[in-house]
Amino acid sequence: MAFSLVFDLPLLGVLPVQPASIAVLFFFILLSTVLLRRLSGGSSSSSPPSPPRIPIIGNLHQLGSLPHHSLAALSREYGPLMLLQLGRVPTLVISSKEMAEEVLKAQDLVFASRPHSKVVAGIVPGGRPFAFAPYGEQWRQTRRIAVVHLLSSHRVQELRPAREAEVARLVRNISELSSCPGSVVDVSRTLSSFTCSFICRAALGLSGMEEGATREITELVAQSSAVVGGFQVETFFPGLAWLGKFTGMDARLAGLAGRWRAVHDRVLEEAASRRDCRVEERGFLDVLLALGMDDDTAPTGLAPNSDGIKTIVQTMITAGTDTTYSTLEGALEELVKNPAAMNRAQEEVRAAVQGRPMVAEDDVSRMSYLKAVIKETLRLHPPAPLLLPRESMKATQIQGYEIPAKTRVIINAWAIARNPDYWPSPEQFRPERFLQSCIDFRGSDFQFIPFGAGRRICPGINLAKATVELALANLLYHFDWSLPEAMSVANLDLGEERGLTTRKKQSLLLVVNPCSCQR
Ligand code: HEM
Repeated sequence: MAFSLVFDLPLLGVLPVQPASIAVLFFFILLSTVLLRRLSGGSSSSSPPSPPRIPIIGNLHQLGSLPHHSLAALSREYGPLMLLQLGRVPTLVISSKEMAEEVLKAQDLVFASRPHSKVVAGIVPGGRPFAFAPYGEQWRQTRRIAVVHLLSSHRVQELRPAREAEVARLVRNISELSSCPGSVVDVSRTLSSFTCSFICRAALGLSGMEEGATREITELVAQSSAVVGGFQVETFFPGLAWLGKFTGMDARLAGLAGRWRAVHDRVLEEAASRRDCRVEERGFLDVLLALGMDDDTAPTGLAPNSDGIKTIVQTMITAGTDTTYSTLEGALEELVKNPAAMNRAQEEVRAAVQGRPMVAEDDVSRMSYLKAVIKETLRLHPPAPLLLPRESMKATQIQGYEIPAKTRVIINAWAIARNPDYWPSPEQFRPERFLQSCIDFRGSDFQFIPFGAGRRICPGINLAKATVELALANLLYHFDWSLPEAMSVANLDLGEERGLTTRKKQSLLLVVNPCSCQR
């Protein structure tokens, strides 16, 4: 509409030149100036700065193939609080620690909701999402169950035997794959299958999950993440959701939902047959089933076989797998590229363990450099670079700018963690920067928020931390890692896929040798 008015302006040339027509001309010039400003700047003076927009699609073309990169570049021009029009969806983009603190702390409640996602609702049982749920009673109850009963420090400790067993299996697998000197190992594939096995074990409590089941779930997680993180027309044009019938998207979602249903049916049946398993063998599913039986907690919608239970389990598996895997892969990639950091980390681990067969969790508390390596990896490569989208629940103001209700909010954690104002030499991998610093990723240092912050902060931090620390310490303890002969640090570029979580385009292939200290 606005577009056609602007292009109709030349018709004014045929008006007779009279005072009335001068007034009309003046009115049209004024109108066209406003319209042109809307087209090129797009917003009123009380809206945050915006890049120029194209009719219909707005700023959609500026998202690029890797939105965290493109948005970082745009924010350098338009500032840390920027309003984009992505199709039909007004979207606020946050790119500084000050603005992140405003949204995630000062106005946390206003921004504690998430936009509806047809894709997520299509995959989760009963269309009841958890990680993508709107703020409300259902989300609050689910979150409380997750935080108190599944992911508390106490539960993470109870999962220790499962974690140690899966890490031991990972070490055995890599030892087999590297049995010939100089063997090249597909590190990405090995780590991905380790994380999926462990998270499935934590979620489903299957002490010896058969290989076939893990493979099916690994595939399902990858396909679900690809579809949720992919470009969906209805995300930006909600009125076009019906197109899914014709593009094949609806059928794809129904297919994924059906495969998840089959997994749920199978694991629920198995869980029912092992009601009295030992505490350390219990997964989230066993805990949830027990809560559903309990008179005090049953009203929370956790009846056995309910969609509530299945959704929590499915969310834990999908939210925990790719994120944990990509942190481990990123750490190894950076260490191989930075031999001095690799040597220092290995020396620390090997000195602490002193020839014992495996690194134990108690050893890790003495490994400050290893922890700094993990923080530096999460700084440079946050697995969810734009966190998960938020949505304003009511109209509000930030720095005097008007933010209407139902504005989508994207927080560019990746850009914030590479901002030279907060991080000297931000592009360099320097774990040392964390040794003398108390900056942590628990949501109170807004220059470093790989797990988000506020009410919707990741509830899996403790589990992720324990898993990554133990696995990485053992990988550094048991093996020496280097690049294959044909590759050099300069040409090691695995590329990035577009998605909610960063997946590399290519696998990390490394030469693995058993550590000389083990021989
Ligand atoms: C290195 C590993 C991980 C990273 C970097 C990570 C990161 C994130 C981020 C950025 C969010 C969104 C936070 C926000 O909106 O402020 C999130 C949410 C979430 N994460 Fe994680 N995560 C990791 C591991 C895990 C694990 C292991 C689990 C559970 C098994 C988990 C479960 C969840 C859930 C359930 C949510 C949704 C919370 C809500 O909306 O209330 N995450 N995570």
